[in-house]
Amino acid sequence: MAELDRQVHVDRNLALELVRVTEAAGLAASRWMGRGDKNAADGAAVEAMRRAFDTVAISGTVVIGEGEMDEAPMLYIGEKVGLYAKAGGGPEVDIAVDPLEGTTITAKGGPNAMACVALAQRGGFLHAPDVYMEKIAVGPGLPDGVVHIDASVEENLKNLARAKKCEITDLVVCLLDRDRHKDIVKRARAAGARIMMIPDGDVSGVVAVSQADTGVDIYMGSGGAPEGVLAAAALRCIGGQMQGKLLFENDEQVARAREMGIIDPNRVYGLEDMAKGDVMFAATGVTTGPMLRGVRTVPGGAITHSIVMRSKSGTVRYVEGHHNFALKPAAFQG
Ligand SMILES: O=P(O)(O)OC[C@H]1O[C@](O)(COP(=O)(O)O)[C@@H](O)[C@@H]1O
Repeated sequence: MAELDRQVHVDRNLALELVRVTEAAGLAASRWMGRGDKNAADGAAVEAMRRAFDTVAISGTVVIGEGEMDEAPMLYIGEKVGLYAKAGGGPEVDIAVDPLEGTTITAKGGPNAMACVALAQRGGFLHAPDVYMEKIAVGPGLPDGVVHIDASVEENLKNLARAKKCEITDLVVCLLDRDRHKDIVKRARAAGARIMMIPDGDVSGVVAVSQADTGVDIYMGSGGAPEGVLAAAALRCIGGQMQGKLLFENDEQVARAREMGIIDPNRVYGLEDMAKGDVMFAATGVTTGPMLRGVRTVPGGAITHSIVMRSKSGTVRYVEGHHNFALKPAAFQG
């Protein structure tokens, strides 16, 4: 019993530690908001997140990160992070990061950019290669399999409307505003649905299906596969259904994925295939969106707005951080 209590305590602390990590990245990225330099914004977020991880009481391995070791100096796939990474000890966990989800949005001062992190027990995350993933997601409380990634747009909308006891004209489909989605948009509109296009940031696009006040009923279309895993981790915590299918553009990508353990390139991944076991997800808003407020600068500091959630307990916490730069070490000011 004492051991269980101790573990529960450690886990709770870990959830808040994750917020510290996303806050650091969010604060750093926000300094670059609207400056037209997406690489600088991303670099600042990566560096701050990497530094923040050094003080988190885990022995973590990055499995969704900034790229391969030779292409990313920090938070590369396979990098060991956390207080115990070198010394050993501490909970052994896998980490998925997107220090700045929405680099272009941040550079343009647009809405809905955030810093995100997810954590799972070892082996909990799909090791997704950096390719596109076809995604479909709906919110909680619907019959299992109400939509399917291999079904047509029309069929999915019809089944979803029936399950929600509404008309297709009541449904809102969220997707990334991309030419490759023209067909989905045309067919969904012809079926009667309304479309909400987002410029970037499909992690929050997917998560929107599980948040009643966003008005989004279904997410469709392709985006980054790593972002798919992060979105799956979030949905595992707040509920909802999601499927993903990796989209390979050439044989080289298929071969690379095979090296990462992906044998069947046509496999349909469910939520549990992408993020299984006990999972935690945290994000801090960089610019304001439906889920999170962006970083607000105040005299001598800044205010951050974050979300942290855990699949095991289903608890969702919103955290407002008031940061005093006079007292906070420079490294964490962003
Ligand atoms: O812009 P593309 O090539 O359609 O890629 C879509 C992906 O880019 C994003 O919109 C944002 O990515 P960045 O943070 O790298 O700008 C993701 O949310 C999404 O998965």
